Amino acid sequence: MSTRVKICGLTRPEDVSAAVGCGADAVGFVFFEPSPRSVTVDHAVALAREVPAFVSAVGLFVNPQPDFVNEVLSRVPLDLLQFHGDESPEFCRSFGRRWIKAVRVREEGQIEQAFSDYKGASGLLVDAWAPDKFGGTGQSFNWGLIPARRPMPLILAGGLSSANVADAVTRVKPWAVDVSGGVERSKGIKDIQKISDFIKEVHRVCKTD
Ligand SMILES: O=C(O)c1ccccc1NCC(=O)[C@H](O)[C@H](O)COP(=O)(O)O
Repeated sequence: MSTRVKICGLTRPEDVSAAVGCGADAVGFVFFEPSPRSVTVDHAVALAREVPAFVSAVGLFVNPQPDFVNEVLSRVPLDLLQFHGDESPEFCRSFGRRWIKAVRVREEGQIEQAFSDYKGASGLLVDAWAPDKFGGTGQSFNWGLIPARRPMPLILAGGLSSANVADAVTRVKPWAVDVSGGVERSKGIKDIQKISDFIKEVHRVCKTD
């Protein structure tokens, strides 16, 4: 098994290059103003220039206006949209692009329900629930709530770091892992050593699997 790695919440071109250089399969840009990791469209255009062929650029949105998503899509070469709010399946599909839906996991049955509701998604990202945040909480959740049967790729997020990602990959066997806070020095500022350690851990545990 080879688990993919997405590094999310990048705000600096040098962090994008570092993530790519360390072997990230995908990088994420947050288009959600209240987030400390938020980037403007101009900013994202510059970040996307650091993304080479065969690495995916993912745009993350939280309950956006359709016009805003379309504006981003017209300027930033994104490979995937990631919806982190309460977007309906119809809304997620409406841009004619590949998309991922994030679910903030709180209770049993929620992930199974999301698999059924969000048919056509390129993946379901499961993240921690928090009362006051849509994501990027730095918190993990009860992985026991993740079902073994998955009709689409499952992306595990929430509180991952080089210290727990090997355990996460071994126990959950996700298609991909997604990390933000666990590879940061401060909000939005990534730490190259932490990115490198994180990706090495994923590759190490996948080799021994
Ligand atoms: O990063 C944010 O600030 C953010 C704000 C609103 C919605 C989603 C957000 N981030 C999503 C991610 O970066 C990841 O998908 C995921 O939540 C992992 O974050 P972390 O627990 O910090 O590793």
